[in-house]
Amino acid sequence: MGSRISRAAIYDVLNAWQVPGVNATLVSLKAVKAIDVEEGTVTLHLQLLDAYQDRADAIREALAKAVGAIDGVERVGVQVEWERTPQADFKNLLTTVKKCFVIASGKGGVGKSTVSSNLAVAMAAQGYKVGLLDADIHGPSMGMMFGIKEGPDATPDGKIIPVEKFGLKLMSIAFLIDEDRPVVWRGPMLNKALTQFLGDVLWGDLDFLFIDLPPGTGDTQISLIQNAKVDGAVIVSTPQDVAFLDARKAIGLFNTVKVPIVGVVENMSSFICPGCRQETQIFGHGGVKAAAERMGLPFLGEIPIDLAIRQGGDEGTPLVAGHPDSPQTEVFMAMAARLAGK
Ligand SMILES: Nc1ncnc2c1ncn2[C@@H]1O[C@H](COP(=O)(O)OP(=O)(O)OP(=O)(O)O)[C@@H](O)[C@H]1O
Repeated sequence: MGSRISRAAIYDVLNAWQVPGVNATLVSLKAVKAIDVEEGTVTLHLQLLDAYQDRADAIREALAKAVGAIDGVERVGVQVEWERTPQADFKNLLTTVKKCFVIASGKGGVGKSTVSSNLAVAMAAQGYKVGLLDADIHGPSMGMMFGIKEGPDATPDGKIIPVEKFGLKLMSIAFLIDEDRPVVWRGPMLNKALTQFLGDVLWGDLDFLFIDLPPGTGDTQISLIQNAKVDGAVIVSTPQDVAFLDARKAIGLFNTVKVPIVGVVENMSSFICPGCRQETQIFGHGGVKAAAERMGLPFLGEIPIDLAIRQGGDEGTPLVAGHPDSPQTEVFMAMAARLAGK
């Protein structure tokens, strides 16, 4: 006989419930495979990436409580199937890359791509062989920031040759996307496409590969981090409290997947007037540094809001390449030197 328990109510709970330490719900992670309702017993069948295994008990307990509070529910079972991220071919291809760093942020628009591009140019200017991959599927911006108008060449066997500019090797997920027919990628399909894409790029010998991640802390980010065998993460945040709260989620994610945080950057830390060069602290200033120090994380530096940085990004020449004498270039050069020394 049918049960009185409302499936819609269960779904509502799952839709609202945030996975601990991650800015995502089970539904947005596509983790709910089935819901069985029999008399007063609800059994949830979940599929999760093994990166969440350390939270298995917390997830089970919290779900039992939340779903158990629904009318008519007497018992809650939670069955989890752990999914491994495929790491096959990619591992071998990255043997030509000495160190791989991801640049991450808790939310969009904090200047992650701006920091990635200038840091990568600064690193190359110091004589290292550097690659930069724009994996920000939500807003790939490398084409604009580096003034790249044409896609990369491919070898006859389908491998992709990175575009070279300002002494860097560049590749963007945007090169895969047909602008007129944007692909709506979801969960596992997206992860598979990204992994395959990553594995198909011929980077050659690199000292450093930077990956500009999509903002946030969902399973796309986890899958990329695991597949790329990342050596460290750079976290970008603006000084606003809310932005740093989001950044803390990203930091939590890297702790979970055991990737060390090699640097925290405060972007847009103050405004420098292009006319008089006077500095104004629009979003407050120094909060990210203090928080990083409290958390024992290396602080890499502060970048002010600077017109030349924005213009460089829009015009296709990152500040470090176009204004080698700017004080902000010095900041990026110092950050690069610190990262290289790690
Ligand atoms: N320090 C800065 N001074 C002036 N403009 C900046 C600075 N940092 C970023 N910007 C500008 O802010 C906008 C957003 O920056 P950017 O694209 O780097 O952010 P993002 O975090 O990568 O965003 P998303 O990941 O959502 O695409 C860009 O127009 C960029 O030029």
